[in-house]
Order: sequence, then C-alpha cells, then structure tokens
Amino acid sequence: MVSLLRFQTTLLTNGRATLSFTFKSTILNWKPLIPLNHSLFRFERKQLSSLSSSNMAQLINEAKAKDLIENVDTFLFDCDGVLWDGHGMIEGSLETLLKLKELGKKVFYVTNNSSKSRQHYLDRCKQLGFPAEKEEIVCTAYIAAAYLKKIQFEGTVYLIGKPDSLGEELSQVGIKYVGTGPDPLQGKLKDWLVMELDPEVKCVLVGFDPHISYMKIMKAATYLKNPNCLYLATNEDANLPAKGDVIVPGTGCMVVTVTHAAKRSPEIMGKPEAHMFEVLQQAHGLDPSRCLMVGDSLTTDMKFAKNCGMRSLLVLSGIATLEELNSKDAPSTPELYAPRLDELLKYI
Ligand SMILES: C[C@H](OP(=O)(O)O)C(=O)O
Ligand SMILES: [Mg+2]
Repeated sequence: MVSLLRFQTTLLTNGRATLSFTFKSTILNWKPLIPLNHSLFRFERKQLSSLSSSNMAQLINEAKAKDLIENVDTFLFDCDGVLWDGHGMIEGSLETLLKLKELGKKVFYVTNNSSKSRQHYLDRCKQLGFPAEKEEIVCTAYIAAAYLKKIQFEGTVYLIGKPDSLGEELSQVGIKYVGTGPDPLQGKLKDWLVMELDPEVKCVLVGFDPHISYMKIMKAATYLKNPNCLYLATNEDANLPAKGDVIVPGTGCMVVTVTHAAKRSPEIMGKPEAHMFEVLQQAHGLDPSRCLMVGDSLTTDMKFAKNCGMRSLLVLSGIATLEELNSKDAPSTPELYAPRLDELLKYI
C-alpha cells in the first residue's frame, strides 16, 4: 500500500496552531489515527478544500521570511490595520519596521485614509517612533491633489472631505475648493430645485467627511450632471479597522452615496489603483518585483500589490479574516499571510 501523506500546520487567528493532513492512499484500507471527521480537522478540510494548491496563500515561516529578506529591498506598509488601528499602535509593528530599517530596507507608508494630510501622517509617525520622512509617506489626500496638479486642473473643486486633510493638500498645490464643513438640511424640495451652485466647480472630489449630508450628496450629484465635471474619490474602503463591536464606516460609504445619486463612477486615487505606487516608483526608482506590499485588506492592499506587480503579505490584524482569505470568493490571493506583522520579526 502506498499513501501520500501531506501535513500542513496552520496558525489560526486565535494563536492556536492546528495540524491538518490530507492523504491519498492507493489502497483505501488505511485508517488515520484520528478520524478525519474529528472537529479538529473539519475547519482545516474546509480550508484546504476551498483553496486549490496553485493559489493558496502561504503562512509565513522561517524559509519564506529569509527569502523576503534576501529578495526584497522595499517594504510598502499599509497603515490602518497593519501599523495601527482605532485603538492605537499594533503590537510589534514598530519593532518590525525598525529591524527592517536596520537591515537597510527601504520603507514606505501607503494609506488610503483620506481623513489626514501627509504632514499629519509624518507627525504621527514621529510621535509613535516610526522612522519616516515626508517623501516616504503617500496618503490619498496628497495623491488626489498631486493628480489634479499633474493634469493641470483649472477651476474649483466641490470637496466632500475635511479642510485639514484634502483641503490642506489642495491649497498646497493652489487649487480652490468649496463645500467643506457641516451642510445640514435646509428648505424643502421647491427650494432645492432652485438652489444656486458655483459655476466655477469643475471637479467633485469625495473623501472621508464626517459631515456627509443629504445636501452634500444632492450638490455633488447635481455638479456631476455636467459630463465635463471631473469625479474623483480617494478610496472605497467600507470600514475603518477597529477591533470591537462598533462598525466604523469608511470613505467608501460616502463615495457610494454620491455615485448612486449621480449615476457616475469616480476615478479612484487610492489602492487598489496604481497611482500611489507610480508616484513612489517615479520618485525612488522602485523595482516592483523587489517590493513587498504589507496590508490588511484583500480588496485594496492585496489587489494593489497584484496591480503593481509587487509581492504581497496579508496580515490578519485589521480588516481581513482567515475565513475571507480562504473563501473561494476571496477578491485576491496574497503570496503570504501572517496573524500580525511581528510574525515576520520572529525570523529576521
Ligand atoms: C482603511 C483605510 O486606510 P489604510 O488601511 O489604507 O491605511 C482607510 O482609512 O480607509
Ligand atoms: Mg489597512
């Protein structure tokens, strides 16, 4: 009797390691010691059965970590859910980045979060002890302003966003904007139908805006009736990563309401689109095949890595879950995954 026994250790998000094995026996008279329908394996079998070996994300281990250190010069880090989240810094993230800098690796911060400016992120990195220079940080507020400057935009931006993030970045490139701050419900339908809009507005830009309102959606959608009016959005993340019971709506919730009302889709400035990588590649001459994108989202970070030709490591400390990773409908499959960034630190 010949049987092929393949062991696989899988680290679950609760830190419990489980051993699972599959066997292919040419003569099915072999009985495994532990019945395969034992609960220990039920989860594993679903996990293994839902992933074909060709596209299975691999749990990071010593050999894979050493391969990264040998073949990756540049580490691009997503921020929310990897380095920090709503509760503060994520354990081990700072130590891991400092070790990579000690090893001479280039480190960049690539965040979809449009609630803060690039300067704010620089101040935050310094405050937390992360090694960062301003040109190593790209956030979607900065990218949106840089994009409008690159296309030599002329006119005013109707901004659904914060004055101290998108507003600050637009001002820095000399672009005028209107619309920020509270815009509560006023008047009734007969008033709305005759409301005055700013004829100078030639772009609607939607980012994170805690003052999102019915009036703002109405104004944005009305500006967008003009097909020559540009429609940009910073990102489509549905939630901000914050472990706990509360769901914190992300910028994607602001974008979908304007998109639905306007019946138009925006040009997305952030991940998974390649704008942020292109800006870094142009400024620092990056070779994507020697870059690793580390993120917590399959729909943005891991797709971004794939779109830009980079290697990818998913961490389960933020938005993505092991179940989502192993689902046959997963939006993308990273090369590697780990429970948290500092899993890498164990091996380097
Ligand atoms: C979640 C996302 O930020 P990132 O994870 O890209 O830092 C966002 O704030 O919408
Ligand atoms: Mg994230």
